[in-house]
Amino acid sequence: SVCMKTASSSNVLSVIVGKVQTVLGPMDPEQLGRTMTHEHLTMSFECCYCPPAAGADPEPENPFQMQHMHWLRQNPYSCRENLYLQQETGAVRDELLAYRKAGGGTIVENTTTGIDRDLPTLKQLAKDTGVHIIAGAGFYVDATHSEATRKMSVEKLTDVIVSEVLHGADGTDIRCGVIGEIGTSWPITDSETKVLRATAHAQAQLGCPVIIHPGRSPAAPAEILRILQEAGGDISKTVMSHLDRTIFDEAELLEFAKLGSYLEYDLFGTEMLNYPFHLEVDMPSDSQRVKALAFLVKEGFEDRLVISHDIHTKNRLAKFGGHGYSHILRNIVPKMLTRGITQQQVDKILMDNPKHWLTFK
Ligand SMILES: CC(=O)NCCS(=O)(=O)O
Repeated sequence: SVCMKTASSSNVLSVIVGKVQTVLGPMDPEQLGRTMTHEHLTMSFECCYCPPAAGADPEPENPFQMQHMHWLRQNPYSCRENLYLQQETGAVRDELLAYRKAGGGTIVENTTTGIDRDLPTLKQLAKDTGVHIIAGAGFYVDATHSEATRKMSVEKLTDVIVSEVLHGADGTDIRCGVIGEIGTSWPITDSETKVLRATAHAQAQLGCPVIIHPGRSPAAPAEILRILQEAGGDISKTVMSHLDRTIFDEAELLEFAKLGSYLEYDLFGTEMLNYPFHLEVDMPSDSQRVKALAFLVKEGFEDRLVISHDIHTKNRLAKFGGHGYSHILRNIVPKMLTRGITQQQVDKILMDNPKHWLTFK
């Protein structure tokens, strides 16, 4: 039966080489269109609940009201009800239809094991809306690893990830088209190191895209790439997420960019004075994100940039007064064009780079 699985695995793999893999099956990369490389459509972020600061107003209850909007924007992780994106599939469906109308084609859905991936819902959303959805394989940060995950060897973890891509995940036949977001903390834990090595081994077998959630230190992204590279991963097919809250110094950013991964600015739409996961970090504004993109374009990295919103809480949905999945297409692209980024470069960032990253080698 091992032989049969190996034979069927190589058949499946031969079908996806040169293609992208959506929740509805393999697809010609030319069909992707404008792509958000880091979003969530259904997930729970309960793992990252932060109690409100002493003396703060109490958490709002759902249904949220207009008067709660500012509180939620400033304290999104201090309201449990705000962390259950999986309760809002109807609103997400409406948003995906609006995303298509705004010119969007594809969404890479980064929910992995640990934050309640729901592949049947993703498949239904893709069918209902016509948006291409690519699902993520693998594991989120250590705090969400189960005892069973922690006990797995690198080989076992590799098998699990490979199977999620080739055969389907969570007991379904719905296949993931990317590994990640693979979660890491800072410092990187032992269990996360094993998952990173397994990610690299799986990528070496599959020729597939990888996307990483780094811990909150400017040193984290390079350390992650070192682990992946040592284990045989393909850095040129790897996205480093959340750079907007991770590397601020321009010289450090250039040093990191030279390592050759894709560089992702993916918190567009996030406004927050005090970032509770790392109070030393000043969360940038969208204007500062655009400035960072313009800087990297000027420095010659336009082929390596990808962008997204990483929606993972309810308050960021249009239903709750948030910016929604179309914010980049409707508001950020026009701003980019006024800040020295050409239409051709915008098209690279939104279409060509995601296409090259997502295509199986
Ligand atoms: C879902 C997820 O991991 N989002 C990233 C949030 S963070 O504050 O940038 O780490």
